[in-house]
Amino acid sequence: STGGAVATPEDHDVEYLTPVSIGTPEQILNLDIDTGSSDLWVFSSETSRSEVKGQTLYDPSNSSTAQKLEGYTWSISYGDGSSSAGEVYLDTVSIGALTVSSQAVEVAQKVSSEFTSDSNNDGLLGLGFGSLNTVQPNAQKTFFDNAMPALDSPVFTADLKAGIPGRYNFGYIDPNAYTGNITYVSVDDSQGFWDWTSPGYAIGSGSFENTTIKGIADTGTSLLLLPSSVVSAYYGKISGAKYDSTQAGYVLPCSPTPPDFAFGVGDDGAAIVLPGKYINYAPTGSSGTTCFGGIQGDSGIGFAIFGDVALKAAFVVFDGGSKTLGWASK
Ligand SMILES: O=C(Cc1ccccc1)Nn1cnc2ccccc21
Repeated sequence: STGGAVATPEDHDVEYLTPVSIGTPEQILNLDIDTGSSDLWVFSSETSRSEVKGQTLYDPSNSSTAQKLEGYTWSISYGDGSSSAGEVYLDTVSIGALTVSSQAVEVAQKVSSEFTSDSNNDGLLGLGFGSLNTVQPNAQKTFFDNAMPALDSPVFTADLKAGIPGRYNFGYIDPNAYTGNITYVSVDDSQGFWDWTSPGYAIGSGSFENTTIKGIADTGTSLLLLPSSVVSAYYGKISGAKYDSTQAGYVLPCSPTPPDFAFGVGDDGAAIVLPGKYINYAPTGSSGTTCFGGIQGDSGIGFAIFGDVALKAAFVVFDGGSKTLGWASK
């Protein structure tokens, strides 16, 4: 089997939302597919009303295939401080033509303000490794883990784009979605993430800097978070760029377009190039002269995060069979 669906960017490509069908008859929710976590949770009829602002709610009582997992609960908090918690049902979940008949659907009873104010986001669909799932007393499998045995190939791909819809596909690699070769690198799944090591980077037309950058491929993170040495080298090339403590990050003049940023993949010289305009993440004020940087530091996290700013420059294969990541330009 195979499947897939569109991934539509929200403002500034802060996140990408994908329609997911849940239950019988189907209830379609727009979920943030997140390779940085492993819970599938949704806004629901059980979510406290004061914490709902426009989201579509999954109502298990309207699904003939919903089965409550009595006594099961979940509670998650993300690196950015947001959180949610609730109870658990099993139900039928589909992404395009791909259906998992007994998927753990975690219904939110509480969500933090970041989720309440994100009115188009109806929940998350985690595609990290199973060890990150928060369901108690027994952890539940991700949609990908449940689907994998039936997939033509044990993979899913992320083809996110700047400002326009891209796609997540399951079970196959679309040869028309990328250019050149796919370079595969090993993944360390010991922390539950798609954790890999880049050999270094280049700024603009500059020479390649060989420096090990270990980090995660995380569709649920908006920005590209890198070691401070790399970040200060990049912004050091841009007149007027500075660290702004009120914005809690590097800011830069939106014009002229900043230099491209490339990160290495594998040991054969392959690289993914981020066009400089991707680093103009969003204007910081109404004048539009100063932009918040799409590359920021990873201090305090313990690893780099290749979030949407990086991923949208690539076609990425998440291979659950070999536990490798494939990177290609497009
Ligand atoms: O939380 C983060 C980014 C982050 C910030 C600081 C430290 C570590 C990581 N990403 N993320 C990944 N999946 C998410 C889901 C919701 C919110 C944020 C999410």
